[in-house]
Amino acid sequence: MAQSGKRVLISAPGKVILFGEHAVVHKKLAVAASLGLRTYLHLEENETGQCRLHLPDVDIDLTWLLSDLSLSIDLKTLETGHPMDIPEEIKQQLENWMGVTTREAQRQAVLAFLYLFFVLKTDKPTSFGFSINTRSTLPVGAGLGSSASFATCIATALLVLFNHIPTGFAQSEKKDSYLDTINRYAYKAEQVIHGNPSGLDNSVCVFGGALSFRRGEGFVPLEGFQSLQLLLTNTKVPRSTSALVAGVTAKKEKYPNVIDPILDSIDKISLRCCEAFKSDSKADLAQELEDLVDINHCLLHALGVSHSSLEKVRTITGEYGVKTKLTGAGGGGCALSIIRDDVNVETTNSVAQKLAGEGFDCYRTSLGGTGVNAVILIDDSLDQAWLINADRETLEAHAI
Ligand SMILES: Nc1ncnc2c1ncn2[C@@H]1O[C@H](COP(=O)(O)OP(=O)(O)OP(=O)(O)O)[C@@H](O)[C@H]1O
Ligand SMILES: C[C@@](O)(CCO)CC(=O)[O-]
Repeated sequence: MAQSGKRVLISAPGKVILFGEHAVVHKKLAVAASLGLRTYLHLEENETGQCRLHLPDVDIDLTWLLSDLSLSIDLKTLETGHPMDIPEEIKQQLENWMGVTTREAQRQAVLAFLYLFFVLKTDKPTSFGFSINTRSTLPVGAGLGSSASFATCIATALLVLFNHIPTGFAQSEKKDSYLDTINRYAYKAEQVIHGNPSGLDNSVCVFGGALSFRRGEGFVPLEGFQSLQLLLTNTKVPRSTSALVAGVTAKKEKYPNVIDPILDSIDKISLRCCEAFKSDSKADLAQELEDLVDINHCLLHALGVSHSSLEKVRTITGEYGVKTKLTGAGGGGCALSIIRDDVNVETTNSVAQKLAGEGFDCYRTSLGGTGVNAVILIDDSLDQAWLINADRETLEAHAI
């Protein structure tokens, strides 16, 4: 295959929501941080006249002739509304390029790519082609922001490919403005994937660090943030973020007097967390975060987004005095447990072993690292096969 032009490795972190999931959709405050686990995207420009989209995490490998990829209406002219508020005729045309993508996870990923492609593409010579290959060390659809991390990588790749931002955006003086652009398009892809996202997840994946976020107002870096020891447990129970978000919204509409105070309490929990990080005493911080974790989980349970598997994680960790809440959309997916500094390694290992014995996956990973990044590939050995086969440490060494 002929090669020329850009070769770039892009990566974006996942996220963990400490407090405020679901409530944040309804303009309440949330607190979240980026994770050490990331999605990696290998972008290569070539002269094949084709576009290859290879997403092995969701079993997608599609190739289109770029000359075939055209729509009867220019999507750029419809860019202001919700991405899926487009004429049926256009939806049908997008549908025709989806190939044999039958699973919801596949459909959402391909649709997000196609939407951004049509919004961002610019005129190129007929020989112009490219391939996109992604691989994530995040569990897909488990509450750790895999969709926002994927959306951030795809948005960045297409913005770089069509020269809307430079490949070296992360080192540029105009970095903040480029990150805002990436965030805007990552949000659009998130809207394609799950309907009514708050914008919290993509903001964490793009900007990294730890932050508080309110829909409509954006984010503020978390003052006094210190990385916490967390244990993340993936129950591996599949669930749909869009369905869970819609479920809470329906409850709020049916029982506003009951649900609104719950959402207000969650807002106060996030506020209290922001205050706690400013405190000088680490022991007080840990104690307070543990209390807030417990209360927030119970409120989420009341909203109907817990699951028996998540309650099991809480029971097991509770036996060791470790506090746990669901994180992300819930309904299965992941739980986070706060590991205080005075909890010894043996205890943490015992908890993790007991959880693994129940068939759950446990992750210990750092919080608050770099947001989206891109490196120009000069070494030919860092090709797409390398991306697929490299272990996590090797990937992380090249991406940050
Ligand atoms: N590595 C990936 N490759 C391709 N598509 C992905 C990848 N990761 C996530 N996606 C897309 O995102 C969807 C998962 O989004 P979803 O919001 O349900 O999960 P999440 O982001 O992991 O959880 P949460 O929103 O609770 O943090 C998948 O169904 C798929 O369409
Ligand atoms: C459940 C939710 O609050 C977090 C999902 O990670 C949805 C959102 O904020 O878009």
